[in-house]
Amino acid sequence: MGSESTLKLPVIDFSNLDQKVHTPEWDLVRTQVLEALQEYGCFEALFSKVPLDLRKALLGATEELFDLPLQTKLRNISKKPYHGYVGQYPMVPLYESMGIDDSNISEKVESLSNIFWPEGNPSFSNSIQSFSERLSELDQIVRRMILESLDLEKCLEEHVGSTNYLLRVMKYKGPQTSETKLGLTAHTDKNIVTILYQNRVEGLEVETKDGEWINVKPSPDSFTVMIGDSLLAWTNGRLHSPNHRVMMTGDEARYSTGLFSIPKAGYIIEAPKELVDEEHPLLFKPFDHVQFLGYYYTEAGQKAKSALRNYCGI
Ligand SMILES: O=C(O)CCC(=O)C(=O)O
Ligand SMILES: [Fe+2]
Repeated sequence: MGSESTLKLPVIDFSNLDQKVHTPEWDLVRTQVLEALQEYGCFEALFSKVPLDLRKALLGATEELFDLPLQTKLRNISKKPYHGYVGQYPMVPLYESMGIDDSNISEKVESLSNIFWPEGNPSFSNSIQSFSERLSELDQIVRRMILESLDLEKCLEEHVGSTNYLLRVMKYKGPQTSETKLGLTAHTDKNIVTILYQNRVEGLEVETKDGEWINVKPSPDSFTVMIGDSLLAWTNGRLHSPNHRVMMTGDEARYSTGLFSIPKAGYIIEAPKELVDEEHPLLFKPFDHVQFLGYYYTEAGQKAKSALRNYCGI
């Protein structure tokens, strides 16, 4: 299953940054972010604005959710793939996930939580909402840095306004063997930016441009930031969106969460004209993310080496 790699993702420290104050430190971190995203499409982020007790509460809420009876979990039905409850898939029997749309908005989280706990579960809702809201700041810092680096600061408001947040919480059962088993099939994310957090059970692997798999070993304080295909397309290929998968071994369950910034339905993703010239011809036709997802989940989309290129590559 690919060669053992000693490569490591770059680690970038966001702890002392403030979006409102432009400092030399900001510029330094911005350079690190751009380099990491061009080369790996991914990095490990230290971000102190999500305190340890909140991270613990989030993992606790995740466990509590997956401990519910299957019939209860199945109540979260969504028209969009991977936004509702997913489990019992023969291809990935260890994997289970629950999507929480608009997880940074209290009323939305409460109404979903009421489906599972009709008597209410404020500690669950608060942990999910508060974690998402605080972590969304990291999503916005990263996007600001990308746009600044491309001299496209003027697009920032529209860029951030064109997306919603989905928090997906995930559980991977331990396969109860020392053999390595597939937890989640290799894929690229289809959204804008993904920020992952996990318990101490490792398993995430990210592929480099040369085809080596990096075992991601985040410290308990860090998040993994990753670029999705929609941002790759918007930047006209300036950033990389990495292939990644989850491989599991041993007895312990892995709990992870992903905060996904996702383009709103109807918003057309199109590289700004400033990023298109003779040296950088337009790579992708303008597209709607929801329609692209529709293609991705067809048989052809699932078989494609790059669903994005097949769908709208020029
Ligand atoms: O569980 C993880 O760390 C990765 C999950 C993932 O890649 C995804 O949900 O797209
Ligand atoms: Fe992913």
